[in-house]
Amino acid sequence: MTGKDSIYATEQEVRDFTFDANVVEVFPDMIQRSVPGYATIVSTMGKLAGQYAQSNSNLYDLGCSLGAVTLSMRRNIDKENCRIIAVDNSLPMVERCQMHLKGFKSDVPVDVQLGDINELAIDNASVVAMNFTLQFIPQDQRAIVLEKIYQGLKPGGVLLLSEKIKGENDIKDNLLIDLHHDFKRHNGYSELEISQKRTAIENVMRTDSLSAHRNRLEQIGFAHTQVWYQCFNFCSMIAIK
Ligand SMILES: Nc1ncnc2c1ncn2[C@@H]1O[C@H](C[S@+](CC[C@H]([NH3+])C(=O)[O-])CC(=O)[O-])[C@@H](O)[C@H]1O
Ligand SMILES: O=C(O)C(=O)Cc1ccccc1
Repeated sequence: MTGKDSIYATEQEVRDFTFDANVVEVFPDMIQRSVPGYATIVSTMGKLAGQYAQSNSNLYDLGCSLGAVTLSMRRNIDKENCRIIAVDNSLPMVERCQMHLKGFKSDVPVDVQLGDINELAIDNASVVAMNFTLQFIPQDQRAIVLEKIYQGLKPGGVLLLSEKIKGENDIKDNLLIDLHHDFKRHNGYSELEISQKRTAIENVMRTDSLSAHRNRLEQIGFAHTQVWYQCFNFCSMIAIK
């Protein structure tokens, strides 16, 4: 069983956030209480994957954590000979993900792999999902990863990309941050938890603005990018090759 997230409830010397065994233990509660619309985003990514999956192709879930998007995609695939490749570089996440997926039956095969997205080969892909993962990749490596995804996508293939975003200027950014912190407060996080978590993620999770995301995707060659979800500073988009 997973538990309630109280990782930052006590005052501590805050270290950089990592996806270690303690985080894995409380991850479903943490993400549900921290990301507005998480359940809607996961289920809609599954629907979109069902719509864009092509027969005889691969679907990727990059930074799969416990496999929420993999499960959602798998439920919606009705094309023949599809395979899901779910990748994460946290060993405790991958171990728990494998256990979790065994609890559900499906005809669609899933490979859960421990590995770094930077080193992963992507080929014959109809769908690549990154649900709040690109934000953990250093900013100067993001274009390289996205370029590799673009090259690995089949014509008509899609990238499903969810990200925490930065407001377009300081005034707009602070407005979105305040609304998000209110959301966390409403979900039971204390001021101490909110502020210590903010410190923990500030060096490891750098956000880009929506315009930066859009420009980069366009530059790489994606034909269409559409935001289909935004609440505060959390957004999800689809980019079509
Ligand atoms: N370079 C990398 N290579 C592989 N994995 C990575 C890398 N960097 C980070 N990760 C992994 O990306 C995941 C990000 S969480 C994704 C939620 C999930 N998609 C969900 O729909 O529940 C988002 C969040 O917690 O905000 C973690 O499991 C990391 O180990
Ligand atoms: O918790 C936060 O403040 C976030 O921005 C989202 C988040 C969720 C899970 C891990 C890291 C960041």
